[in-house]
Amino acid sequence: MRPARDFFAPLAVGAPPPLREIPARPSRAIHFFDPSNEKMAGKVPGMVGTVDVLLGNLEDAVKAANKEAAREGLVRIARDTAGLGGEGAATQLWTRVNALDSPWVLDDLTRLVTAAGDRLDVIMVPKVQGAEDIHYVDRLLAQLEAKAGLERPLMVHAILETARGMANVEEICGASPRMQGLSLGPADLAADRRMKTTRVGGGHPGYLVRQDPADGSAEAIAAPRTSYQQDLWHYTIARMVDACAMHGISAYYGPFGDIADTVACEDQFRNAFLLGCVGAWSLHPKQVEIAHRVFSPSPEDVAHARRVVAAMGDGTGAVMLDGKMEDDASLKQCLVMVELSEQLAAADPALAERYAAAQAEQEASA
Ligand SMILES: CC(=O)SCCNC(=O)CCNC(=O)[C@H](O)C(C)(C)COP(=O)(O)OP(=O)(O)OC[C@H]1O[C@@H](n2cnc3c(N)ncnc32)[C@H](O)[C@@H]1OP(=O)(O)O
Ligand SMILES: O=CC(=O)O
Ligand SMILES: [Mg+2]
Repeated sequence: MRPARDFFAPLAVGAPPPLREIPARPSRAIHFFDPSNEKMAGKVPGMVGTVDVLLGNLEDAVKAANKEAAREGLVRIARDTAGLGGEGAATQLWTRVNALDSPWVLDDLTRLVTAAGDRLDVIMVPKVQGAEDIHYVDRLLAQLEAKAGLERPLMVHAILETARGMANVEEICGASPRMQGLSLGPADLAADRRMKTTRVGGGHPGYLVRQDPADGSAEAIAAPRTSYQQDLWHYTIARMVDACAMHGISAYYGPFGDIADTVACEDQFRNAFLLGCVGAWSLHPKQVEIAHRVFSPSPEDVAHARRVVAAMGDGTGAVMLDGKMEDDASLKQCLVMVELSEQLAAADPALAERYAAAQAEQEASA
């Protein structure tokens, strides 16, 4: 066990000191691209400034024969793309490296950190099983950062996509000061849990509750009854959010594989947003706008939250607004909305304008 006083000590001589706080930068959409796919990679420069995070994916969805081309393609993109990655960049640059038991991951980490570590913000590690996986990456990154002479530590993001990872979720979140966040990986998690689904995220029409029959007769049982599809991922997302919130890091919904179904994608993203996630993955350019919109608090909600903050004065006691009781606890929820809106508005001028317009409208109607 690492004693508390050593938690923030660098893990290699010459490595930058670990971060005391994870910077809060917008990451509503983590947009995946395959750096070995020339068409996709060619779109990357044009996406800088239009998406919060671009992620060069080296793991699943990249053919085994293309693993090295993807790694080298990402190094080139990181070096040559203005405004992408590093402190103050318009768009963050993340990567998803191959799994820790794969033949590629050691070269992924070594090459990326030494050749482009100053442009990378976050390293996403798939199939994390427990704190031991983060400890391995933590030490290796410190050694590589020292070798590369980096001044800023890289952050680590774990994908929650195995039953063991789920069982160890709290210790994964707290395993290193590098931990930036967790994403739900519903596709691998479903397989690992032996769920009987064949999809990449989203719901399932068979997972439902049905209204009771009017009585016990065969006719009533056979009669049409209202049924509602339930959210397969509710428990998992809520558990992930609690673990992340406890450790002060961010939670994300992962992939939604039905690219054509933009409506259900939006629903899945919104459920995650309401439960406490700050973003989701985008697999196709059309999912970027959905994620940016859904993971930005609405201008109306922000204007309302500001009204509650103003009405609560010193933040104690209870007041009535529009027939509803507001007190310290609802104030705290409103402060979460206001703080997030300010953070996003600082990086998104169009959103800032929409917030200002809603605020002006509310003040005019008061
Ligand atoms: C379970 C998991 O691990 S999920 C994470 C791993 N999976 C991924 O990263 C998948 C990433 N996305 C993709 O591979 C692709 O979007 C696919 C396979 C889903 C669909 O690809 P296509 O059939 O080419 O989609 P489509 O024809 O609609 O593409 C339209 C354009 O957008 C481009 N495009 C598609 N996806 C992306 C992307 N993620 N980033 C940038 N450009 C893209 C295409 O190259 C195409 O360009 P063009 O108009 O110049 O021809
Ligand atoms: O990697 C993501 C997943 O859903 O699996
Ligand atoms: Mg996966």
